[in-house]
Amino acid sequence: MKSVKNITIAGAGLVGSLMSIYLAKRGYKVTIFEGRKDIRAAGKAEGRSINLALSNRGWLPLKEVGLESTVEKMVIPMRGRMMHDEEGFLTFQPYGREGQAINSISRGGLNEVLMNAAEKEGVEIKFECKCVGINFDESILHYENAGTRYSQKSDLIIGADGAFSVIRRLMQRTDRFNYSQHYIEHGYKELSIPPSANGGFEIEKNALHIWPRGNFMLIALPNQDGSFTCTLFFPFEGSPSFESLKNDDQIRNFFQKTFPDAYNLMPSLLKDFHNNPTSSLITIKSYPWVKNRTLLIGDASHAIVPFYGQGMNSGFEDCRVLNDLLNDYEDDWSKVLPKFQEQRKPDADAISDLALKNFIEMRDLVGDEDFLLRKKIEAKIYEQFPQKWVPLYSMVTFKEDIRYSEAMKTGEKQKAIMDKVMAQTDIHKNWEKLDLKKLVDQLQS
Ligand SMILES: Cc1cc2nc3c(=O)[nH]c(=O)nc-3n(C[C@H](O)[C@H](O)[C@H](O)COP(=O)(O)OP(=O)(O)OC[C@H]3O[C@@H](n4cnc5c(N)ncnc54)[C@H](O)[C@@H]3O)c2cc1C
Ligand SMILES: NC(=O)C1=CN([C@@H]2O[C@H](COP(=O)(O)OP(=O)(O)OC[C@H]3O[C@@H](n4cnc5c(N)ncnc54)[C@H](OP(=O)(O)O)[C@@H]3O)[C@@H](O)[C@H]2O)C=CC1
Ligand SMILES: Nc1ccccc1C(=O)C[C@H](N)C(=O)O
Repeated sequence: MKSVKNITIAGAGLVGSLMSIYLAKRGYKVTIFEGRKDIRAAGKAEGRSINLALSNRGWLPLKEVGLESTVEKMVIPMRGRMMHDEEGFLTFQPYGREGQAINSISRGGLNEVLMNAAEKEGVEIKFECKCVGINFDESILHYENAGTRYSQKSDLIIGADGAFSVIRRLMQRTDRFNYSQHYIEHGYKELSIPPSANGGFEIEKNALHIWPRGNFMLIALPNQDGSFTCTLFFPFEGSPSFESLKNDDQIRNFFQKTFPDAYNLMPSLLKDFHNNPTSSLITIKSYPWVKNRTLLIGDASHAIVPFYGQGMNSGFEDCRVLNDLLNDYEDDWSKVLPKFQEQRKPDADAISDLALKNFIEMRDLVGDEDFLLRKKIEAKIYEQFPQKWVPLYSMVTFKEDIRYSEAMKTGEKQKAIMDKVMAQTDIHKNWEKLDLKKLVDQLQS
């Protein structure tokens, strides 16, 4: 592949902006075409969730591009899950070991930091420029601004235009491109718990709150202003469902009965419920991610359901892996592009499946005694044998040196061992007498 100097990126979202920083630092001339208005001028980000959970796989690339100290000031560490039962009783389950946490951060705030840093590195971001077409043979991107169509030729095009990527849609019409999409039966709606009268947090600040209710759940992540953004993950149809809550009385009664402690903290429930959209949740898989000199990254190539809090984190990891390969192959893109997709595809597939499973864990299992004991036993093994048994959640969330695909495989082995442990009679009484070394040896064998 002839030398690459000019790179065009579609989408100045979280992943496109971060990728542009890496590339500008390597000396490439990068231009991003973003379909939406500049959120820094508009004062408000559109679409998706208001806040996100940032964990180690996302931190590492932010550190590499020099944004650690800026982002550190923006996060609220969440050290574990705080489960709320129907009576309002609380149970806390730590995410990892002492000092480990996932971090709540504003999506818009993080996107602004990334765009500012990109521009500082010399990246040009052209807003309200929507990509509408592509010539894969000649690396020409067609875009529209204010009703007029323009073209941009470059040496390489990167599609970072999100789950409903236009670049991917155009790739779908090329030969031997595989694609699948699946909407789950649940949608989501964002609601809010405002700060207390003195500007503090109404519920524990350093936790991700979950109201698990079997087939559905409410969650809440803290914001810097003392508020919480709550998300109701709920079936579209059936009883209860978004469809079954038709009027104010039904909404109020349902919340009062199902989430009584949260209900008391949600003065704008009815307004939020009516005004905020009911959004859908989708898993998208595609392959290959490379067509000639065009590459897909982030949600454009692999959109996952949000239940592991790993969509952005995995997209940031895409950027880091691509940058590492550019180091390894001295910017020879003819080697880097095929290597990148071969290496990343199994990892993207793994986190996609794990994310679907984590919904069942969050909405149902976290309220189950057996499940909580299983987690407690695994935490004890981890404490005693930190090099030999790292629980699946910790591998995914805190061990950025373990690939998602590897974590998933090890997690399956751990599950088989733990299934047998949990099947023992009187395990709730006798768990402290378990021979943990024997369990670790089984995993190693
Ligand atoms: C409810 C919810 C909660 C989530 N929570 C988490 C979480 O806690 N942790 C986590 O890691 N992940 C989370 N995610 C996933 C995360 O939001 C995505 O993985 C992440 O935003 C992907 O970044 P991206 O840059 O690839 O895509 P996006 O963030 O979607 O950015 C794409 C950009 O491309 C632009 N664009 C689109 N089409 C065009 C076009 N034709 N031309 C030009 N520009 C275009 C868009 O305007 C946008 O700016 C969550 C997702 C959802 C839906
Ligand atoms: N993994 C997941 O589960 C994800 C879920 N979502 C959800 O999908 C929706 C889009 O989110 P977001 O991109 O932030 O914001 P928007 O809802 O503003 O969508 C942005 C653009 O994406 C295109 N688009 C949106 N929905 C669809 C669709 N179903 N099929 C094809 N194209 C579509 C539209 O482009 P155009 O106008 O050109 O048609 C739209 O203007 C939201 O409901 C969001 O919650 C989003 C991303 C990931
Ligand atoms: N950010 C999210 C958005 C939506 C749903 C879940 C999350 C999570 O982060 C869940 C967390 N990883 C957990 O397992 O408790």
